[in-house]
Amino acid sequence: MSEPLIKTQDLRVEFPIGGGVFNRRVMTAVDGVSLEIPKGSFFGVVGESGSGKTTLGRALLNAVPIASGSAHYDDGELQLDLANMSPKELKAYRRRAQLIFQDPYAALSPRMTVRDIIAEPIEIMKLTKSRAETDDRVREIAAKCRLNLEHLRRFPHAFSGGQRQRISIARALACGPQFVVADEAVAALDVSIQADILNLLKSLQRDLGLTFMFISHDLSVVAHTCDHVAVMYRGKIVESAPTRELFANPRHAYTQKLLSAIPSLEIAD
Ligand SMILES: Nc1ncnc2c1ncn2[C@@H]1O[C@H](COP(=O)(O)OP(=O)(O)OP(=O)(O)O)[C@@H](O)[C@H]1O
Repeated sequence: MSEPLIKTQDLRVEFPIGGGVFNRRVMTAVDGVSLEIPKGSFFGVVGESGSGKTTLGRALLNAVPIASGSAHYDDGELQLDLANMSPKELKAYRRRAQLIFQDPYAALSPRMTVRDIIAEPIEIMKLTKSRAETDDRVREIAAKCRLNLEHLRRFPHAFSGGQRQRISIARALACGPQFVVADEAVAALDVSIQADILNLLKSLQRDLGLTFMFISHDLSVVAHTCDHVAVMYRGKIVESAPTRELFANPRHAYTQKLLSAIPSLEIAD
């Protein structure tokens, strides 16, 4: 197994519950998670609704505060303590870690052209020196995401869910990230389109050497796509193993229960 890109130790994320100034009650959404996401892997996180998958992904993207424990990022060039970043480090991490959302209908501004949607993160992060350079970059990433370049002038409402998700993926990859969290990235799509998007993500992972954290409640999608799977249950990772191993020999009762709900599985090589 290659070196970890992300490594957490006893990671905890808490949310306050109830109101009131003196109320200190919290709910622990991520409860002592220790994991290693190998560089270049397609790392699945599976579990029922409310098990903490999204919160774990958001904590690794620095979108929710880490209450305790540690999380480290190391891509060989940049090493970061995700729980303690300076503004400069945070800026560097924003470029390297990106999110692909679940809902391609809600994620894209209806008032921006596809070109502008993909260009926005490049412009915000000042990665290019001219509009022409930005355009070149937009075209390059759009082509990688198998978008028709003629469509860059159009608005997102003109497109189907699958096409919109390609636009979201292109936007997430525009700034050249290393680590991508895909949170239920195909759940909102028709089954016939899901395979297209999964194949696209896999080929982007290989071509660009990306590391994916692929969050899903759908075990068959995870079995088909991921090379490693972590199973979450009530904020904890109850089992984590290479996909084949996990599905051939589920150790935890919860994993066994999840598996028994699916009659037959095709597992990725
Ligand atoms: N901002 C928040 N404030 C308070 N509680 C939250 C917040 N975000 C998540 N939670 C709670 O944390 C727990 C874990 O939620 P999370 O969304 O991470 O789970 P999940 O496994 O991703 O579920 P789903 O598949 O439904 O999104 C849930 O009980 C949820 O209600």
